[in-house]
Amino acid sequence: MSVIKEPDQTLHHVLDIISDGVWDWNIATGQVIRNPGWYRMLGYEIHSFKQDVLTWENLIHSDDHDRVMGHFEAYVQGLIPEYNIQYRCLKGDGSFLWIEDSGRIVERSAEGSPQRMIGAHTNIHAQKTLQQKLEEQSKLLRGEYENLDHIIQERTKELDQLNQQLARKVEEVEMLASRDALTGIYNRRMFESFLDIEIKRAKRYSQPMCVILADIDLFKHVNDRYGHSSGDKVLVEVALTLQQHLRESDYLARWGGEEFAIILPNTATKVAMETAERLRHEVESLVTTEGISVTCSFGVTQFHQKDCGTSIFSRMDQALYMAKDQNRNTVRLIPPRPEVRA
Ligand SMILES: Nc1nc2c(ncn2[C@@H]2O[C@H](COP(=O)(O)OP(=O)(O)OP(=O)(O)O)[C@@H](O)[C@H]2O)c(=O)[nH]1
Repeated sequence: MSVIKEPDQTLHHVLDIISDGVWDWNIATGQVIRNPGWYRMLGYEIHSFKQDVLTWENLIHSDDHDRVMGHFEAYVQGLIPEYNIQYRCLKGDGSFLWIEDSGRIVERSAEGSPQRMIGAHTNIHAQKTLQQKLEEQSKLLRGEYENLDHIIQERTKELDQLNQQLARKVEEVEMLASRDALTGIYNRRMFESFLDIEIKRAKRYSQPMCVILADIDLFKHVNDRYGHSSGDKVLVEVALTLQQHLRESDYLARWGGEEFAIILPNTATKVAMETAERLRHEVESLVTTEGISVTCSFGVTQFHQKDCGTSIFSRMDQALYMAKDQNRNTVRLIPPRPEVRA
């Protein structure tokens, strides 16, 4: 460690022209010498303060005071290797100036206790206020970002809910568009599109397929005798009975009025006839909640490789006509004719 003796004249001149503050503390006497730059930097008249440590301590901002003292004492007691700290100092105009204070012990007694310490006060106000401004701005931006994030989350939640509502509406519309309003089973439009799909599938895989047309017998009498709304209930219960006695893979639709059309995919004539007979029996056995009984006539036909929707439907219709013609409540079959053209 270098030991500074009496500074020569050159050093005095240098200290005079340095713009920031330089201090020299003689611990033994308690005297602190500060250069003119120190007074200029803080806006005080040169050498207007008492040359002691208290002068400096009294200028430290109260919020920084304890931190600075702690650091200073730790250095003097040899607990930390360097004295270097930033804090605010009271200026002559009452405002505070950010400075950086660095110092070093330059002289010790024979026992090792500090005798002299020198240091410099550097004006860092501009960079410190800029740094604070940037921190404030980034805090603001972070706040705005969090706010934006919150808004996005809220909007996403709303959008999800709207999407769910929309999906439910689409489902409802699809349901309305594909189902018969009275009975809830498929409507004629859906039957036609299913028939189209199943015809293609039957052709593609050379699978058998049958269709059935069912018509409630003398339904006009039901309406006439019990009224139209009771007739409606009969239609609902007959539709339910038919649905309950079909496979999951079969299609049941209300063809119109008191007529029901059925597609039995991957089904040959024998099983289709048995199915129609079973359905006929189930309808015949049904006693509706209003105590009404009805019967049904059934026309059955099997798909032929050259069939189209019209040709197969026409045979199914003819088969039903035959059933009606033969005293109703019966099942009739028209087998596919090879000469039928698609
Ligand atoms: N309640 C009710 N009746 C309907 C509905 N659609 C059609 N009908 C009635 O069904 C009856 C069908 O009568 P018809 O075509 O003469 O046939 P039917 O009396 O069943 O005689 P067959 O078919 O020859 O056995 C008519 O009275 C229609 O008004 C409906 O949605 N509700």
